[in-house]
Order: sequence, then C-alpha cells, then structure tokens
Amino acid sequence: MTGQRIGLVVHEGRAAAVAAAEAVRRWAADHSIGVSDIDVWEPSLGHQRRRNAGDEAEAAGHPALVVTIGGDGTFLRGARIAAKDGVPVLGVNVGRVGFLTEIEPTEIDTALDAFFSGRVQLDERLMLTLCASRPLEIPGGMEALLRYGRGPLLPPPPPLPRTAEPVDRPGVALDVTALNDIVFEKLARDRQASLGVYLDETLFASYSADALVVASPTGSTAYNFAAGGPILSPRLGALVFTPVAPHMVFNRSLVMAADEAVTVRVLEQSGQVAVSVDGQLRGVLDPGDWVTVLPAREPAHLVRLRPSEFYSRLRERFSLADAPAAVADSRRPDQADG
Ligand SMILES: NC(=O)c1ccc[n+]([C@@H]2O[C@H](COP(=O)([O-])OP(=O)(O)OC[C@H]3O[C@@H](n4cnc5c(N)ncnc54)[C@H](O)[C@@H]3O)[C@@H](O)[C@H]2O)c1
Ligand SMILES: Nc1ncnc2c1ncn2[C@@H]1O[C@H](COP(=O)(O)OP(=O)(O)OP(=O)(O)O)[C@@H](O)[C@H]1O
Repeated sequence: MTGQRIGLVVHEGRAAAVAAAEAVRRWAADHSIGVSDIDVWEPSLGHQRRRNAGDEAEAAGHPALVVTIGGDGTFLRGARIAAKDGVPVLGVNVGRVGFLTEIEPTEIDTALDAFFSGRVQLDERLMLTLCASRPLEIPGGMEALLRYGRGPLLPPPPPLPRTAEPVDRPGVALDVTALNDIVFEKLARDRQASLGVYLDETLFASYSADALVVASPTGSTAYNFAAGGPILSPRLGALVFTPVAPHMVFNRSLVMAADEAVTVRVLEQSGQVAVSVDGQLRGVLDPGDWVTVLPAREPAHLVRLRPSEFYSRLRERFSLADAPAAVADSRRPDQADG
C-alpha cells in the first residue's frame, strides 16, 4: 500500500475526535500509508483552509480516501475536498447527530482494513454546482460577523479554470460543489429577499421570503427538512426547492429532475442575498445578480461498510415518533389492555 495516502479532516475542537484521529494515524503507520491533515483551521498553520478544494486536495498529496472525524459539518467539509479528486469519503461519528457519518471510532481499524482491501460499498450521491451572472464576492467586514467558532471564512468559489470541460449553461461556471444544499437567504435581518425563480430559464414564481433552499437528495434531510420540505431517497437523481417563510399563499416545495436547473435572480428592489454552500457563506448577491444551481458532473462516493440503511437511520437519528394509536394497535392481542 506504499504511496497511498489518507486525507484526514478532524473536528479539532473535540477531544474524542483528536483521539480517534490518532487511531487512524496508528493504523496508517502500521500499513505504510501516508496521512495528510486537510482543512486545518489553526492560524499558526497559516490558514491552510483558505485554499479552495482543489488546492486542499493537491496539498494533501491527492489522497485515495478522505476520512472525516467529527459530525455532519466535518463530513461536509471532507466531502467537498474528496469530490474534487473523485475519491471516496468515510465519516467517523464524533458529533451530535451524525446523520451522514458511517462508523463509530471503535470501528476505525475494521473500516480501514475493509477499504484498502476493496471490501466496502460506495454509495453514489448527487452533488450540486453553480453558474452565476458574475463571480461571487463577499463584502469586506463580513468575516468579523461570522467568526463565532466556525473557522476561517472560505473564500468565494473561483470560476472554473479554462482547462475544465465547459458547462452547458449561461453565466460563469464556478469551481464549487455542495453535497447538501445551496441556500439563498436575506442578508439583513429586517429585509426579506425578493427572488425570481426560473426553471430551465422560464419564470416559475417570484418569492418574498427569508430564504430559498435548493437541496440535493442528501441535503433533503437537512435545512430543506427543517423548512417543511420532503425527504428524498438518496438514490434519486433530483433537486428539491423549498422556500423558508415565504410571505405568500404558495409555500410548497418543488421536486425537479436533476437536469432541470434552477435559477434564482435577485429582484431589483430586494435587499442583498447571502449564498451559502453546505451551510458556509460563499457569496453575497446584489439586485440583478442571478445564480443557477445544477447537478455537478461527478457524484460524491460515500464509503459504506454495510448495505445502505437510510430509512432506519432516519428513524433512529431523527427520533421519529410513531402515532400513539398505531403503537397501541401494533401490540399483540395478549398484551392489549382489558
Ligand atoms: N434550520 C436548519 O435546520 C438549518 C439552518 C441552516 C443550515 N442548516 C443545514 O446545515 C447544513 C450544514 O451542516 P453543519 O453541521 O455544518 O451545520 P450545523 O451544525 O448548523 O448543522 C445543522 C444540523 O443539520 C444536521 N445535518 C447536516 N447535514 C445533514 C443531512 N444531510 N441530513 C440530516 N441532517 C444533517 C447536522 O448534524 C446538524 O444537526 C447545511 O447544509 C444546511 O442544510 C440547517
Ligand atoms: N477543525 C476544528 N477546529 C476547531 N474547532 C472546530 C473544528 N471543527 C468544528 N469546530 C468547533 O465545533 C463547532 C461545531 O462545528 P460543526 O457544526 O461544523 O461540527 P460538526 O462536525 O457538524 O459536529 P456537530 O455534529 O457536533 O455539529 C464549531 O462552532 C467550532 O467551534
């Protein structure tokens, strides 16, 4: 296995995650596999996080596997770097919810043995990417408002390099992917966002809302779910669009085929609009700007040790409650009252 590398993304703020990272390093040393730390937040290390995902992957020596140790946020950060190189990502759960992560720290050795001997399944997940009317920008001074422990701000995504395969959509193709969602949200607390939503370049509806969420099937269980949107099977090739607190009668979600790109345009008298990619601010739009959300060319590859258990995971991690009458009705007759 000499020459192969593991890229490690660690939630450094959590002692259990740092300890689990040591278990990965020990396993790698025993198997002559290199380890590179990626997405490191420490300012003493020169704000390595300020690179884009391609630079992170390159600096890490193009690992064969990205391992994340933390919660879902840590997993999303690792997935964006793994996706850049088309390599799999394995999530070790040291988080609060761990919806996206696959294993517990006690399973690290088993999982790494299985991955490097080709005994794992890869779960393909649709990712999202963006085209925009102009390259995204973040106004100066925003970082101070956002520095509440989420690490240094990522820069706005750069345009795709000229050498990349062209994207068949108008606008500037951006070098960015999201596993969960792209969120368009009012920037000022006191000013709703007025947004025109176009499906394949035809106006669908104009919204005055706190936010609009465009999610992948993976992201359908995150902000989209909190905003009342439907859960999509992760096996679907689809996008879901859900408004957040729209001040209008039509407040439903829309599920679209993956090739039906959604364009969101900031209307002329709207306040500014923040664009978040998997929960991280990556740009601020002014009136007249627009952004198209479309499926990325390459999917993410999530490492699975066991067959997909999406629905049981949903039931367990979200503590889904059964109807009390149904619980009573599911008892055997000899357990029933009276
Ligand atoms: N009101 C909300 O629910 C809300 C608001 C903002 C952002 N978000 C979500 O947070 C995501 C970023 O996650 P984070 O951990 O960096 O921020 P965070 O810590 O604020 O996460 C929000 C919660 O969502 C969970 N989560 C993340 N992705 C999920 C998924 N695919 N399915 C089920 N649950 C998921 C996390 O475990 C966490 O409990 C964004 O992509 C967005 O979807 C949710
Ligand atoms: N690499 C890191 N270095 C230092 N602190 C971190 C790091 N990653 C996360 N944190 C801290 O943990 C907090 C939660 O971050 P985040 O929501 O991204 O974690 P997570 O991986 O999703 O775990 P959880 O499931 O607990 O939310 C952040 O506000 C930050 O204070």
